[in-house]
Amino acid sequence: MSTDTIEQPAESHAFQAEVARLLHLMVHSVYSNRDIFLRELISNAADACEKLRWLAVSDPALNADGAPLEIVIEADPDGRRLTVSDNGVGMTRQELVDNLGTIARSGTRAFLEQANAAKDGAAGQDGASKDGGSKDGSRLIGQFGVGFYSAFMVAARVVVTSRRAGSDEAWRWTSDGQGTFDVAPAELADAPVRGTRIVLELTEDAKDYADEATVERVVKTYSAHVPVPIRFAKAGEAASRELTDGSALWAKAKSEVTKEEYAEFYGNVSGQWDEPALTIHYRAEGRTEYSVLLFVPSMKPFDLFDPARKGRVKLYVRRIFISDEVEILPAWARFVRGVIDSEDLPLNLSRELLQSNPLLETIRKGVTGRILSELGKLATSDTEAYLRIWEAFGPVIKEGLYEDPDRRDELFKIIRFKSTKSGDGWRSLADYVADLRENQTRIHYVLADSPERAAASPHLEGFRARDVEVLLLTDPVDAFWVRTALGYDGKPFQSVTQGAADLDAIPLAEGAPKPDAAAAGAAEVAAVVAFVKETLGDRVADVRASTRLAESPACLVAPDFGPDKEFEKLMSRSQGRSDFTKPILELNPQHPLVAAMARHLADADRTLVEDAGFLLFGQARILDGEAPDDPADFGRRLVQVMQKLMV
Ligand SMILES: Nc1ncnc2c1ncn2[C@@H]1O[C@H](COP(=O)(O)OP(=O)(O)OP(=O)(O)O)[C@@H](O)[C@H]1O
Repeated sequence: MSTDTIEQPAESHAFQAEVARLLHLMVHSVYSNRDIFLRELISNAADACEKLRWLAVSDPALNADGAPLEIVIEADPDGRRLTVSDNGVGMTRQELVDNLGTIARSGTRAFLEQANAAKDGAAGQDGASKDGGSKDGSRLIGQFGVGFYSAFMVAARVVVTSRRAGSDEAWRWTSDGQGTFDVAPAELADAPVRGTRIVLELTEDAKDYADEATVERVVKTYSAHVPVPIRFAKAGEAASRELTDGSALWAKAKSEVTKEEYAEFYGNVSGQWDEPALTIHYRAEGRTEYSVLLFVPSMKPFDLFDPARKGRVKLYVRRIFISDEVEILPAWARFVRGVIDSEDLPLNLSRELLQSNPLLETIRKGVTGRILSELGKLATSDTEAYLRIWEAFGPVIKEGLYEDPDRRDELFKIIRFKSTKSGDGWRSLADYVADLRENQTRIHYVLADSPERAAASPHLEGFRARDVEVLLLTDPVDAFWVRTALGYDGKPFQSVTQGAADLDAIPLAEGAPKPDAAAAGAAEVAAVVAFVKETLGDRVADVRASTRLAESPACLVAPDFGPDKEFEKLMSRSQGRSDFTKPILELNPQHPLVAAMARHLADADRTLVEDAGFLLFGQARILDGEAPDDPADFGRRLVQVMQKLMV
């Protein structure tokens, strides 16, 4: 490189606006655990080494020096400096600008959004927005991998010198984290042969991080199992000693790994810092061999409901990191984190070719089956722990019921429900079927947008009177799987708002109100039904007497073979459709109002019965969360009836 270039003045750049906000948040996070900056830098350094290892498979010249890949941490207590170096892939000038001046990662962006939301919330409550934001920000920092910028929690200035593998240029990035950074060429003699060196000029209150004991403690706590060895050196001394050996934790036998080691590895592999709720570690032998170390988080990852529905399991081939973008697990298991290391997959395939490799399909099948069986085991051995997983990921697991029909039966074993009998707990389909009532042949459910609204639905009255359990399905995904699932244990699923309820055959429960002697007789009910049907005309598909109701006079149901009403509503919201199938109005033959209507049918002026028909139709719509189809007409008739009563 010519000296001209070296003397080229440093270029100043402003941080992306979001980075500036993030830096401010970090630096003011006085309550946060500052140790994590080292974990973040080590994690980046390890990624850079793994990237190089992979690139060198197709271009061995990239690490022709043959030096083992490693991370070196050098401490200089007198100069109050800490240096983290790696001989990984390094960065070009453009990469320095792009990667260290921009929020590259969606996780970091999600972190900021949540931190800001927390800050706004705090400001709303007590007006102390800055303080509130800092405290919540610090709590959040513990949950997300926030990356390189965390260096500014401990450093007044950060100098990054990097040389991209295969390049004959080196560049230096410098910033005090106050809104701008400089990038300038660096002398090759003063740069790593390959890779990145990050020098932190520590602030006075962070000077402990230049102590050997502190560095050792932090590395062993947070980074003991990153898959690249970490060495420690004192400033000015050539000798270094090994802090961690970079061996793959997943390749060890289960009996040799402690709970703490699993937790630390989980943090590094997932970028989340909650406790794993379930750890699955095994080695598959036989036709294809692979090691699996997977975790089910205890907290929802930020991107759980991201439309891309991508998983993040890392694929290794013979200890070489290949990608975390290969889809190994089905989308319904996208919350699972960890590593799968194959002995047999070829190393130098593109991601697309890997994706369609039959060996990968075998691995996918094996691992998915294992996840299901481990979840099933946990559900019986430690119900409480399982339910915590269910509460966090249930709606996602249920996506498998319609996307992964081959595994539906296995999934049914681990799915849990709220029902009219669950109280604060959860019910399984096996529980439901074990408690079927005499002559009950179906599994009944109600779709609604909240458990409260589901439980308040008049459609449930007849079921309650017969002590028939009804599943309360309140996740949007429920409306989809329940339409395609054929049934469980030979019992079809049926919505309480759908078709004839078939409740007659099921005896009334003890203590249920007995049929009212004062109720209208069958002929009178038939007359009311016929009159209301004629009155409502084509507003409804039909009017009929119901066994579904106990206390309410009327409700709306869907035709026998039509889609459930809640499902239609969902479709209308998501696709702007309004071509609903017409509902059926069911009247409760036991209700005194129906008997009264029958009496008034004999009147010369039947407007009162007509009004009652329209009002029942309108109020049934209101109970379903809709407006009466003609609100002005509904209001007029209501006033009319009240006037008649009060004069
Ligand atoms: N030591 C390094 N060697 C090579 N590239 C690096 C190094 N450190 C950081 N980078 C680059 O800078 C980018 C931004 O780093 P940063 O730590 O902020 O986010 P991230 O690594 O993408 O996410 P996270 O660290 O939170 O998992 C990285 O994705 C990587 O491309």
